Amino acid sequence: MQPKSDSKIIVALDFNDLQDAKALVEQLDPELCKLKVGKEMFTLFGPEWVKYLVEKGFKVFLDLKFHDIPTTVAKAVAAAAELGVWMVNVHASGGDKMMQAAREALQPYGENRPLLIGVTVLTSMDEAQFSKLGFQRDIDSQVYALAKLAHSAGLDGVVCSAQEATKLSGIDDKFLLVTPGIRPIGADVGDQSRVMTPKRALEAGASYLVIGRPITQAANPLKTLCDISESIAID
Ligand SMILES: O=C(O)c1cc(=O)[nH]c(=O)n1[C@@H]1O[C@H](COP(=O)(O)O)[C@@H](O)[C@H]1O
Repeated sequence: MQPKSDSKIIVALDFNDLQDAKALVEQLDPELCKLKVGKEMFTLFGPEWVKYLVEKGFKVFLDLKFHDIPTTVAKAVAAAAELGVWMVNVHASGGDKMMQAAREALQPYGENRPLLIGVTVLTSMDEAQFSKLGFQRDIDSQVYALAKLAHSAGLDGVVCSAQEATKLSGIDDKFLLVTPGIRPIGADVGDQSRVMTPKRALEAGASYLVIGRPITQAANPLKTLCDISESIAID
């Protein structure tokens, strides 16, 4: 089943209980949102969980942030493609050879290949934490440099915070900006640092909004998702 619309919201399914996750998924529809499976659920429930969501017709972002030698990452993204996922990511800081190897590994999948996205600087990172890593640049410049590297390696886009989206929009119209750290007004920021509201993120140039806890921990997740969708709908 092919999803009928191109929702910009990717719901991050970060659950440790499969029944809780399934209960939420049962309320959702591929027209309303895409779904992200990350390290917690993949480690607990494996590829079967991913296939379950793909078979339900959802576009699935497999967020395992691969970061390894080129051969290993290339094989890992090909394994993701075999699962039928829509999007997969690698750390851009793995370097251009690693990203090129990943891109080449997806070539045989043609038009059905997953979108390949490079993670720049995690949205939980602020300048105080970043300064301890020993880079010469500030976060903004590091995100831009990694995005340029990902673009020239042939990736489809990057994960960045919406705070960097305006600057990155200039790289290439078609280069996707996938932005976590999205918080509706009044929502708990939690461990995120570089945050923005859904509407402002899209105005800044974000292509997709990754939203987890503000939806999954809400008293009524479906209503919260619909409210956010409405808040970003074009007038
Ligand atoms: O690659 C990601 O999806 C990601 C990158 C990043 O820099 N920051 C980030 O928060 N994420 C993921 O996006 C989701 C955000 O979830 P919430 O903070 O609950 O909205 C989590 O599943 C994170 O693993």
